[in-house]
Amino acid sequence: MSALSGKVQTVLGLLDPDQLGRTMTHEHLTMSFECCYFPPPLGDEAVAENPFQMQHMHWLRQNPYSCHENLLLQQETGAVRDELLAYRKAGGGTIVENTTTGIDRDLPTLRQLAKDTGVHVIAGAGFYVDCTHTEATKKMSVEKLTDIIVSEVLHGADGTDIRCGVIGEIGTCWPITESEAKVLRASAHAQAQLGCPVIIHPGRNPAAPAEVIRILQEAGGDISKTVMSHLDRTFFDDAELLEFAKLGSYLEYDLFGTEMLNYPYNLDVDMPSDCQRVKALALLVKEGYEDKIVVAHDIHTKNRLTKYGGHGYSHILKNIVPKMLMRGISQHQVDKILIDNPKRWLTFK
Ligand SMILES: CCC(=O)NCCS(=O)(=O)O
Repeated sequence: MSALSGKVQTVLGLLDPDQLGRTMTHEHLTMSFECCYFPPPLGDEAVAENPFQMQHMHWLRQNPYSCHENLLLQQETGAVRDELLAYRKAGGGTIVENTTTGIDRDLPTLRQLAKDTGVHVIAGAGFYVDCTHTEATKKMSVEKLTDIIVSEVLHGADGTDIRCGVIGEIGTCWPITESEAKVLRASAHAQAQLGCPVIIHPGRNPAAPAEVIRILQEAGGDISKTVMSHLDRTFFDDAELLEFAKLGSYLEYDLFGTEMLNYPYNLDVDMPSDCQRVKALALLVKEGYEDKIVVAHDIHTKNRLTKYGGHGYSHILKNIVPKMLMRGISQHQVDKILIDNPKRWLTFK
């Protein structure tokens, strides 16, 4: 039994889980997504250089990864602070900020945002996808990677004393690379030592989530304390989704607010609308998974902030919850999705 047992770890210290309130389990408050820049469609090169003005916002919504400036969320701390105050006003309590090594995690800024706004912020330990791993990281043994992750939770990360309260988002591609597989095994070993929550960014293929679970399980990970993110852009077949749900992880729909015609990282993917996301949640509830669902917006580009006409961090609380109720998900089940499930996941064993 460790000092963390029965507690949640925020950037301001340990917290009684009952204090979390409504929780978005997958957000970013400060990060860079430059690693995933995608060239603009042919002929749109000049549009991609446009200043951030109203008439440009629809293009950005359709092509968020093709404008360098849009990928620098870390330049918007003031706007994010305002958004967090609005999030509290809308009834939000906690945000899991799962920016990991490779996409410019900034723990002092997270701590300051938590102090300024009263929103509980939980930071992420570990590493993002392979293309962000340094040569040194790629050469590390699973043991060394485990030591780093454990230390980020127990002592603090990036040379600070600010401690992470969750492992992840741990980045994986499809197929999973050798370096990513090592990080997954290290995450499982660290989780076995610490009894902490883990969150995974799977590759963009329906086979990816189950393969991650297999690797974690073989390395001693606790799948019942693991969130599988981004199911919205990963499963497009109900039977496949329900087959995956049987494996026992938390099931996260975390791209609420994202609507785009062409998903550049995999053109085979038809990005769902928010209505289709709610439909998927209703299906999971009907099939008995109400204790396993968690939700978020995964804001990682500037255009999604309300400052730029985006939906912001309060969209789920303001717009999606009423839609969930309208589509047969009860208030009790909504509370499980927003409060009870995140609380159970985030509490150290
Ligand atoms: C760092 C943010 C992130 O990984 N978001 C997921 C984007 S996507 O894979 O769903 O396109």
